[in-house]
Amino acid sequence: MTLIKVCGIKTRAAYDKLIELRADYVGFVFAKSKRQVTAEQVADLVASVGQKRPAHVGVFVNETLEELLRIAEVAQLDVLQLHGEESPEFCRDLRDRTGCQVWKAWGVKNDDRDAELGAYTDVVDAILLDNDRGGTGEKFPWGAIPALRAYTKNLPLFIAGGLHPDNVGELLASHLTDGVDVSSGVESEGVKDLAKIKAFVTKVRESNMTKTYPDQRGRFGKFGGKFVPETLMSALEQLERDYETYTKDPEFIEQLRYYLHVYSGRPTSLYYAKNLTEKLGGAKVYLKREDLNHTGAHKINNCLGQGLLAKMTGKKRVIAETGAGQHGVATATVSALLGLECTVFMGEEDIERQKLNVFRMKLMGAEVIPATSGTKTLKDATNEAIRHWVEHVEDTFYIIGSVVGPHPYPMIVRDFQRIIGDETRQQILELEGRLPDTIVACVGGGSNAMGIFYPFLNDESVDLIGVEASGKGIDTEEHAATITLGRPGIIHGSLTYLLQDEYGQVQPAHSISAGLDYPGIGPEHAHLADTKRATYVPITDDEALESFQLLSRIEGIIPALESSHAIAQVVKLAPTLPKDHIIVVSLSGRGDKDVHSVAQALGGIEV
Ligand SMILES: O=C(O)c1ccccc1NCC(=O)[C@H](O)[C@H](O)COP(=O)(O)O
Repeated sequence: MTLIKVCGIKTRAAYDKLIELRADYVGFVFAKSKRQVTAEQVADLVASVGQKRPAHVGVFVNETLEELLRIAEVAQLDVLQLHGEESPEFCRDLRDRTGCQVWKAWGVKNDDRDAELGAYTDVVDAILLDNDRGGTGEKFPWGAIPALRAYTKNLPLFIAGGLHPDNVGELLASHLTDGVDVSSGVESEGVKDLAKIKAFVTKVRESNMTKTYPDQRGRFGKFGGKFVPETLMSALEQLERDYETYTKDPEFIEQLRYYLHVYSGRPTSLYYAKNLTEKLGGAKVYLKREDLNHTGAHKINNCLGQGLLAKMTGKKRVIAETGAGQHGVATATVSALLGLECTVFMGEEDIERQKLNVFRMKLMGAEVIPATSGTKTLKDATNEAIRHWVEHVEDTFYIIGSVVGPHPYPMIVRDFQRIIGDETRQQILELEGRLPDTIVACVGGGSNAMGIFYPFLNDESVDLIGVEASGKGIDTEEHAATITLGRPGIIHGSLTYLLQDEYGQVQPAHSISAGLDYPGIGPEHAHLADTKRATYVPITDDEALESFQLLSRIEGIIPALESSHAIAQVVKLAPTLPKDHIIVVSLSGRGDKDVHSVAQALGGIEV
């Protein structure tokens, strides 16, 4: 979610508008300017404001340390934004001497001098890129942003300078930014215009899209919702409130960003698969390398988010379900990292198929409880986890691993996974100067697919293709082709497409990939299929196995069996398309965990 700062506030009416719109930051200019205010004026302006106010940012140019300290105190500042020639040493000293965050505003030069920005990364809390000097109403060349990001490393990046309600959408669609800052663009004749402020905030929120779906009942069209026992209702409502609060909390945002970057290794690369492209002889194929994440799959993105939420809401214990073991491993990893007790439910059949992952979970201190009912796979592990949660809801946080389950889980998991699509968007624009024509991702519950699709939902030129596991074939009983062959029904607290027999009993799903054999699918995918915004196609075990070997041989990348389904679809599709067509495939995970099953399936190749 993009943070919003509105700067140059001088009146209580404008300040109150920002409270009403739940802006994240309000800026007061203490530097010489037509918007200049004194500390005492700000103290008066914010008098008798309640707790729920935007954070106060003071804007300064080459101010003395003593005066900064005084103004920060009187005006109740949370952030000091420095637009002058303040040195890194000065910033460090200021940060040490106040309880405030320090942001360095950087007038983009678009030449070698921008490298000097690198010296600030360890001594400030955010970087704000602006035109030459602040408050001018002039843009800097946005094309410079990706290169500047290399200097700002994992620091939050705000974009300012010449933004207004009609161009902020374009910025957010083409560049990864953590926050936007506006002043001139929401003024009329030099005075803050409340209607323009509202239009700006609305535009940013629309561009983030997060609130488009689900609706207030947690529905994506007719799908989704909350079909759970009464005992869980209040826990889900509390989770929804906590999610809203903490995902706006700068401390939460900063910690998540830190762990995603420094611990997990984000951003993951967008790799042009030249050998695969040449072999297929058609469209240009890029791989979004989620396999390069710590723990080897995209699952960690969501676990870091939910794990931090558990920690910040004071829960000491987490539980999770797992199929292929990737989500279990990611949950065990995050639990070890954050000092949480961890229990993972896993089908007995999957425990057998994924011994290596079971060992990894136990090594990191997690307890693994076998699910022995039904087909002893992911569906049954999820049943066990929900049953357990009903009994321990007071002290236990349930980290669901996919965009499934009752509201708000499909929304939460999607939002924590959208980083895949956000990065892809920025990377492809940098590499190709345009959006891809097609995005392909495998779908079990659908979290990597939802993560990469979501930021492109409004780009009608981008085809979205979800790949389901059709196991031994859709004309057999052994498949997991939920959208192709399922009917609406309720599973794990949510209304979605579901494999079921004529009596409405859930049908067992089959796939060679333990991560895809789920008889349901995330409700947002069901909605995307119904509205035809995305298409869903089946790929068999044999086709996935072929692609597993193909990518290993020709690119030196061993894909997870799940991701091999997406590759198999590209193998079919790319040769039919022209060479200037761009396909991005979500390579959701690495295949080391699968080599044992693949060797068995191929008739005992020695590994
Ligand atoms: O607003 C001023 O007059 C000002 C003067 C000196 C330093 C900074 C100043 N403003 C900072 C801001 O208002 C924002 O950080 C940003 O620059 C807004 O830019 P714009 O939307 O182009 O006015």
